Amino acid sequence: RAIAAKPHPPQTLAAAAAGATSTTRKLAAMAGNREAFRVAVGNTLERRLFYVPSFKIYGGVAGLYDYGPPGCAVKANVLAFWRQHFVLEEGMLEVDCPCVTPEVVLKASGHVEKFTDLMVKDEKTGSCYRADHLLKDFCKEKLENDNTLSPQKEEELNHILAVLDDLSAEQLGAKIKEYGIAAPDTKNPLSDPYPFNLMFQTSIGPSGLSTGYMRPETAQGIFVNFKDLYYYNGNKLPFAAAQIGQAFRNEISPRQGLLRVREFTLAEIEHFVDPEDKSHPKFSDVSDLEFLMFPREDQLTGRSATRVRLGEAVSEGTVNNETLGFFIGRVYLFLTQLGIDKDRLRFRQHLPNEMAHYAADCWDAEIECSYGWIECVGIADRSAYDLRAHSDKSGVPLEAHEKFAEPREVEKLVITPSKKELGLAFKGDQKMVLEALEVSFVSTLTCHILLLLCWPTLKFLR
Ligand SMILES: Nc1ncnc2c1ncn2[C@@H]1O[C@H](COP(=O)(O)OP(=O)(O)OP(=O)(O)O)[C@@H](O)[C@H]1O
Repeated sequence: RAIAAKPHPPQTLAAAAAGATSTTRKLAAMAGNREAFRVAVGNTLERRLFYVPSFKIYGGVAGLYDYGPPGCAVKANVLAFWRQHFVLEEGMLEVDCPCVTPEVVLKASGHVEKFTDLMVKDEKTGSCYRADHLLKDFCKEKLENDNTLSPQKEEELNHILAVLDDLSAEQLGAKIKEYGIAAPDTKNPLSDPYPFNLMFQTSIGPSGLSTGYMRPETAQGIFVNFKDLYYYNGNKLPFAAAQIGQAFRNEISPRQGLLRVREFTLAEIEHFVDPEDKSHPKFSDVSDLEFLMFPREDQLTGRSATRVRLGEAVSEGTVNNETLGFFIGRVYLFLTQLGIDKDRLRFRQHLPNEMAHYAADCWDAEIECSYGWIECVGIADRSAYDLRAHSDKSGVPLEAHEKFAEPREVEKLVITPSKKELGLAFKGDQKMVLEALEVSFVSTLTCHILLLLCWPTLKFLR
């Protein structure tokens, strides 16, 4: 199903921009001072009703915003272009699933257990902060304003910034202690970092017995529909499904205006491909594109991003496979056609710990704005993790089958565990050993590429 969305008439935007000349002049005069410039742009956008804090007459709620008429027009235009560029041009299957999601789905996907950020608390007031953000702010502030830093210290702080997403709770806690970082508002001491689940919990139905969550991403709606979508596609791989919709994340301390909010619009694509053949028939369309890439080796050794031809990045193995490369190229085209400056756009590879354990490779499109380099698209080869998890939990096989041209006779070694022997050898651990044996023999032919786009992030870019 393809929706041909009509772009919003540009008059609304023109009306909003009319009379902005004096503001534009004032803003231009501030361009040298990033902070002042950002505040002025933010104020102007609010005054002109691009967006305003939600529930403002009651004091507002951090991380929740309303779009006014010009904001709605921009959003509608961007979404229409996204649908045109990805869904229609690539013949993807679009779906539209509910935001309220039963617990079982998000337990299977791992979100109930693992969708967390590391939080620290002001030990006296109980105010909460994201541990990695405090460490990042500390390092940046020192590097920018402390002239007494030795070259070794500078190197150390730069290294922390490069590997920040890779740090464990213990490592973050140790650095926060070592640098004496205190609560920003009160200067009180901070607790050790601990995980906080970002999902909003609710209950479905009046009994209160059925737990649900507001979805933190739209992708799960696609995975649980895999069987029907595969059938709709004539039982053939590869195919892609897409969804645009609201996502909800109870962010610990949302700052940075529209860049980190508690409810936002996500546009996601899941591309399902044979794991033994990740070539892409249209890769040559994008292989000559050349742009800033920031592989993990360069990040870990303190080098900067360099301009690389996409075809080379794939053939040299920097990017894991053609399908992943194809989507990196398509995202580059999408963002630059939207008007993002190509010199302020880079593709950064995830560091080993940053990447989910099931991912084969992962790249973020980052845009440099007044807050620094900000992730605005995630592109990941997540193997068959989600399909396998939902198959196991639901008992419905989410698999694809390859039909051979000729029938083949295959001899296969099959392990049939002897429960009695296992019981004698492993006693209480028998169940675990049995499960491990089963898992290692399950195979599935699908994997997917996850592509996430977040619209509100595009608003503040300059
Ligand atoms: N709270 C938020 N507000 C606005 N956009 C968001 C928020 N969280 C994530 N995004 C955007 O959604 C995209 C996909 O989310 P993803 O799950 O990859 O984010 P993430 O890696 O968990 O983000 P982070 O580590 O910065 O919290 C990101 O590329 C980002 O642009």
